[in-house]
Order: sequence, then structure tokens, then C-alpha cells
Amino acid sequence: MQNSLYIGVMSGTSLDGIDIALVDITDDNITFIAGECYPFPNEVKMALWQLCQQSSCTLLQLGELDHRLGQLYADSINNFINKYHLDSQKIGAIGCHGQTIYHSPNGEYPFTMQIGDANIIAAKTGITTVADLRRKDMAYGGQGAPLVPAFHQAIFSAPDKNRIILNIGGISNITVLSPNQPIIGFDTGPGNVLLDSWIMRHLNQPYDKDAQWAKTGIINQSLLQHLLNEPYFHMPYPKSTGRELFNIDWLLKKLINYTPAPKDVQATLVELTVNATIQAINKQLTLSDNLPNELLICGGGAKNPLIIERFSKLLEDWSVLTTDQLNIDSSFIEAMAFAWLAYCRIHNLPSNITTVTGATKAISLGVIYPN
Ligand SMILES: Nc1ncnc2c1ncn2[C@@H]1O[C@H](COP(=O)(O)OP(=O)(O)OP(=O)(O)O)[C@@H](O)[C@H]1O
Ligand SMILES: CC(=O)N[C@H]1[C@@H]2OC[C@@H](O2)[C@@H](O)[C@@H]1O[C@H](C)C(=O)O
Repeated sequence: MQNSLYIGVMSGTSLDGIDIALVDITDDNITFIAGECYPFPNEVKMALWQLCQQSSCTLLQLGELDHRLGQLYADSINNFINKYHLDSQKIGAIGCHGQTIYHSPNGEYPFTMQIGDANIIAAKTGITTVADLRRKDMAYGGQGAPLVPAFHQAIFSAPDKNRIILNIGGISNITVLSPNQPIIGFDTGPGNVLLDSWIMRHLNQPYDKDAQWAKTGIINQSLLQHLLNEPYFHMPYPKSTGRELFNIDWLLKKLINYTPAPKDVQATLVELTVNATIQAINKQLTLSDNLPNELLICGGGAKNPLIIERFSKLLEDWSVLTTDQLNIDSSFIEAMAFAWLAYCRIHNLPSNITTVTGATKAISLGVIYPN
């Protein structure tokens, strides 16, 4: 009998750390078993932050960071295996996203770059590892992102409602599951990336826990409209973005000629995250008529009470929930998705959705690194 346990590993655009999920996957069942988050050591976080912010480094720095992240992923997985007393022989495969350091899907030579050497993961854990999960989609003309919609379809499809899954990580992305309609999914824009950068700049904190600071501010409507004029928000899908566009420099440029108090900027940035998504839902989607609409939120933003409050208020006819309310831990959905992508690759099942990424072919994503 084939092993049905898979490990998924995700470190995302927030640069906060490594999420690991253990998932039991068979042809007709996907069950979350356990999840852990391993924060990055501060110097690794700083090195990644600088690399992503400046988009430049020496080849030596890049090579060493690729190796170091490979080791960090492997050590975190081994800790996870020990903590849950797992037998590595019983793990079908590890699916590791790696760390995106640049994503450029629309240039003359489109590319997406994830680091964290998967050879090291396979060697140190003794488990077959699947990585490089985005580039095959790009080779077929796709955006290489977002990839989670296929997984969302596998676990969240419902015949009797229009369900939108919203992941609010550093960047936000949606998956639209509407009965009898093709699946749509794209990045809506910033999730937490600007919120984190702004509070770091002003209060030297990595994030605004429970929106305590944003709640003291007042939304600046004219700044909000100015931010919402960003052309990315108005581009048709398929589309994907990242820290290359939405970063502190983007925000500082937009703030020229505006002088709100820093706490008001924080409040306005929460509203930007919420409104960019609502604008995308209202202007770019056609949902099946006469069905109830549900917004299902996951990712770190699901822990932000102000974000949830604003969505509930602005989508008053909708049911606004977090995936935790469906008993699926909102912190580990992306990591679960990479376990599932590994399962698909090992079984040679297609795992991209062409209507989402724009690829010309549905294909089994990822490269297998045997141990
Ligand atoms: N209690 C909380 N209050 C407010 N914000 C929170 C809270 N907990 C987490 N967050 C936010 O969530 C972020 C982390 O989200 P997540 O782990 O989904 O990011 P990620 O995996 O890097 O994302 P992605 O790959 O989807 O861009 C933190 O940086 C922080 O901004
Ligand atoms: C290039 C890249 O790493 N993109 C991430 C990022 O983080 C959120 C959003 O932007 C999404 O497009 C994607 O991650 C998830 C896991 C995805 O591919 O679905």
C-alpha cells in the first residue's frame, strides 16, 4: 500500500517563517493532521528582507542563502517529525514551496524564483521532496501563481453556494468556486505586506497584533482612493503579483502630497487590503445567480479582527467566515496545499488550473528530488 501521509512546507511573502503541515491524502480524502510554524532566525529574515527589498545581492550571497534555507527547511521538518513521532519511511513525499525572492510573470522573459535547495531537504530528511512547483506552469505560458486554487477546489467546493476563498498572507489571493462556472483565482494585491512594513517603520514591530494600532487610526478616504488607483487592481485576470510591486517604496511614493498621521495610514492600509478584494469581487466576477455568497478567509489576515470586521460590514449580504469556523486551521491551508501538490506530482496528476494561471496546458507541477 502506498504511503498516504504528505508533508507540506510553505514560507510566504510575509517572510515570517516556515509553516509545516502533515496531511493524510487519498484519492477521495484530504485530512489535516498537524501543523507547526517555525519562525526564521532574525538574521535570515533580515537577509531575505533586504534581498526582496533591494532585488540585488552577490551570487555568493544568493548561493549561500539557497543552501542555508535548504538546511533550515530540512531542520524544521526533522523537528516536526520528531515532535509528532513520525516514521519518515511512512511519508509519501514532502512538497516544499521554497522562498520566493522574485516573481516576474509578465516581462519579455517571464520568470519566478524560489530558493531553498530541495536536494538538501531530501538528503537531510531521507524523504523524497517535490519542489520548483511554479516554473512548469510558466513554461506553458501561465503566471505560475496562484497555485492554491486547485487545492481550494479539492477541499472547499460546495454545490449550493458561491464560495470565495480569500488567503490574506503578505499578498492576498482569491479562489472563486461558483457552481457550473470555470474556476477563477488571482492575486488581489496587498494582504499584510504594507501593514507589516508600515508598523515596522514607525513602531519597530513586525506586525500590528490584532490591529491594535490600526484601530486607533481614522481611514483617510482620499488616500484610499489614490491607493486604489494603482493599475494592478484594474488589470484583468489571470494575474499575480508580489513584493516587487507592493512594498514600502510603493507606499512612500503614493504618500507624496499626503500627510496623514502614521496611525491613520495604518487604518487606511487595512481598508486598502479589504477594498482591493471587494473591488475585484464586484467588478471582475460573475457569480451564479440566486445562490448565497460566502467569503471564507484564511492566512495570517484571518487573525486580524479589524479585517474580518470590515469585510463583514462591507459585504453585508454575504456570509463572512474564517476557515477555522469550518474546522480547517486558517494558518496551515497554504502548507496543506503544498502537501497536496506533492501528492499530485507523485501520482502524476495535473495540478494547475488553466483558467486561473492562464497556462495552455493542465500539467503535474513540480520536480521530484529523490532521497
Ligand atoms: N493576531 C494577528 N493580528 C494581526 N495580524 C496578524 C495576526 N497574526 C498574523 N497576522 C498577520 O499575518 C501575517 C502572516 O501571514 P501568513 O503566515 O499567511 O503569511 P505568508 O505565509 O507569508 O503569506 P503568503 O505566502 O500567502 O503571502 C503576519 O505577517 C501578520 O501581518
Ligand atoms: C510567486 C509567489 O510566491 N506567490 C505567492 C504570494 O503569496 C500569496 C500570493 O502571492 C500567491 O500568488 C502565491 O502563493 C500561493 C501559495 C499560491 O501560489 O497560491
